[in-house]
Amino acid sequence: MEVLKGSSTTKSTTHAPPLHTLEFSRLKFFNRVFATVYTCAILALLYHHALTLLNSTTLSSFFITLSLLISDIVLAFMWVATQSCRLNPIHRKEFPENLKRVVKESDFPKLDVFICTADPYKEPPMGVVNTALSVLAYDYPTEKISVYVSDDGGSQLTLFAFMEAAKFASHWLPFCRKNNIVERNPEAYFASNNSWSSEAEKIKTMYHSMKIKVENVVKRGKVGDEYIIGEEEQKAFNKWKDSFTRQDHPTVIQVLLQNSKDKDIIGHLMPNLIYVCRQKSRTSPHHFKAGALNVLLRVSATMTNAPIILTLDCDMYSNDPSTPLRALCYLFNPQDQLKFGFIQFPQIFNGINKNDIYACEFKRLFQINPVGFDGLNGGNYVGTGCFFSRRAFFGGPSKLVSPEIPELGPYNVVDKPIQSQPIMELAYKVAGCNYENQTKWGYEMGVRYGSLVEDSFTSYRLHCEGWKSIFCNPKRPAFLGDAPNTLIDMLNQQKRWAIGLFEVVFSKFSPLTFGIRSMGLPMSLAYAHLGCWAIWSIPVTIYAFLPQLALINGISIFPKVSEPWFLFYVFLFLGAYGQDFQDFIVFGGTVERWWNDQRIWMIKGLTCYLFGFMEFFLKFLGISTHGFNVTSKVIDDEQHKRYEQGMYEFGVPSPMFVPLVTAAIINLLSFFWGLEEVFRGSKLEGLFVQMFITGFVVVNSWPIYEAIVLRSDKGKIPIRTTLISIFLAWGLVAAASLTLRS
Ligand SMILES: O=c1ccn([C@@H]2O[C@H](COP(=O)(O)OP(=O)(O)O[C@H]3O[C@H](CO)[C@@H](O)[C@H](O)[C@H]3O)[C@@H](O)[C@H]2O)c(=O)[nH]1
Ligand SMILES: [Mn+2]
Repeated sequence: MEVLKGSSTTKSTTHAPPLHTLEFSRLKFFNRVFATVYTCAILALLYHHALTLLNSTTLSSFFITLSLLISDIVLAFMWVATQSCRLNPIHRKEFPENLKRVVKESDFPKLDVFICTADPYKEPPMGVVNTALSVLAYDYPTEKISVYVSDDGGSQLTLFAFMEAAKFASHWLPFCRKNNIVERNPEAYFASNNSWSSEAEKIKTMYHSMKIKVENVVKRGKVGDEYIIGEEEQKAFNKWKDSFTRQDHPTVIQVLLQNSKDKDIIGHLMPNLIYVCRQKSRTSPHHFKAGALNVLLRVSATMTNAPIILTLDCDMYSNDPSTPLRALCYLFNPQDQLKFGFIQFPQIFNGINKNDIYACEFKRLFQINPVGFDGLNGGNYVGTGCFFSRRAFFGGPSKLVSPEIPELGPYNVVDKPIQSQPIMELAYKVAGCNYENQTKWGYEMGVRYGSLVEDSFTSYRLHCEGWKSIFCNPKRPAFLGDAPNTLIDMLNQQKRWAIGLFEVVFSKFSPLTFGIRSMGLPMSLAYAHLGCWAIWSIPVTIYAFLPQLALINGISIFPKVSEPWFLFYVFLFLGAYGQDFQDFIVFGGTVERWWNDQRIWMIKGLTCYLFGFMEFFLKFLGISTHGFNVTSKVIDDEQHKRYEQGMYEFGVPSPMFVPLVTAAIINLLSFFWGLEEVFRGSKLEGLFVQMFITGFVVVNSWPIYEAIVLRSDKGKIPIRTTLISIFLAWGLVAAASLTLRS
């Protein structure tokens, strides 16, 4: 085990206890050997396709081979790119308990926390409030914490919820500290604990009355006069005039708690809590979450300008109050302040059903691959649960990019109270919707514009600028969030990601060109792999239809079982699946969850990746535009019951379901055709691979067949979708028998 630099190298701290260590994965050697062997097999297969292509005698066999060749090139590229994540996986450990022996608490840096919300109906204000409370209650000097809430929904309901939360916080924070509570999200705490003291009982009642009040206000859609006490509150709500709409409204900044004057019930100072609703106008682009975060970067610079920033989505609450100390183990580094740009914690989700039917745990994306990134230039930023050094938003480690006014610079010291007039004036100014015109915000500074996945794009750009980062994965999850819990929500989210990631690949900063020049091959391949998700739709779609349509027509398109090439197919299939399985299990997954994960990969190939691919090119050609469709965090009772039972939720007639259902039908048809031939005694030696693929898809499609015929609940596949798919399947079979046999 190697102790990293920074905690023990310089003389003055030679005997200081380590703050962090790292260990290389034992799989590293195996991964490298396996990658070499597998690469040879891929090359051999591509050679085989090229030979077949050259020797094809008919037009249809030429096109079949060409399709297989293209599919396999895409699969091979994705496989090669993902090897970067297997080159040097590392595991880290932190020792936050040693921190106070190395640095005095009074020397801890200030911490600004950013929480984004965008829609009070898709993201219920009580959820946002719980997230905020969980970080306000961090085990960190209170006067150093400032929580900024960005409300892109521009909703007085959210502001109201936060006014209530500020009052409740003065009870909740001392209660957590006194009783050493680990679960500092009140909703989660009250839901999981049942041994109550009278004090806890009192707090619980208080929490519930706040919740009922907020939920009533949300239901009514308006803050009634009876809820508004005091002039200050009235003044804030007066901003919501009739002309105030979500897309068009002035800035509202409300300081709800101020550490220089607000005290909790036992007389301790409270952290700062600031509500920020940036100005919006239909005529200026707001750049969705990236724009919101840049406003927070500026507003916070004017008020507190902490050197460390934590970004959170409204649904990602803190699950461990010691997390800032853990991040500090890397960020606190007096010898070399600029060592790391950011420290990313994994996104881990609450409320996923037992076998994770929609694979929303994203084990590979959020847990397995970051360990690989971390062994290269560092874990990638995934939008939430990430501690940044503020400096990282202002140019590379050796090239400071200065903002247009010095007050926003990372080293500016704020020396006035946050509610003083000059500070508030400046804060309003920098939150204006035209403020960024003719500045470097979003291009050279702050969170970067140009992709729907601002997180991945910013992460990538920071790495290109030369920042190093850390993937920090403690045993107790540092944050817990909500994952989509219906199929369509998941697919829409994934479509947005696929499009956003593609935007990065096709930008002038593409990992395949700019990336390779800036950070070398392994790291840029790792980003290219992430960026190219949507191209998986090509092989998945081809493998979902072509072998099956050929099978129905008795045409063999793969090697016979007796041919040596057959063994290559077996090895390539088992090798890829086997290694994926191994990773999944090593990272604590179950067999059932892995099975669902691989199924969802195929489903995505036919739905969100396919549609994302097409929508991206429509936009590329200037035909359409796309926006940030916020994922709903609301749970519908009936749907939730079905989700808990592991049933797929179709329900809505989405065009994305059509290729999926069509593929399921065609696979079933061709599988039965194959079975019938077997019973008739035909020799299917040449069709074995096709039978296998078809059978594999049929087994994977079970939830779809069930949702077509066996279910009568609201989550089944709408009749319209089924009819369109049957019609399409029929058309495809007819077209195939006309063309393939020619
Ligand atoms: O115009 C917008 C749209 C969204 N958000 C916020 O962005 C966050 C993420 O939105 P969500 O709908 O939950 O998207 P997810 O797909 O679940 O989020 C993932 O993907 C996003 C990029 O697409 C990243 O920003 C997130 O951090 C990452 O968790 C939420 O807090 C929203 O309130 C805004 O602030 N303004
Ligand atoms: Mn989310």
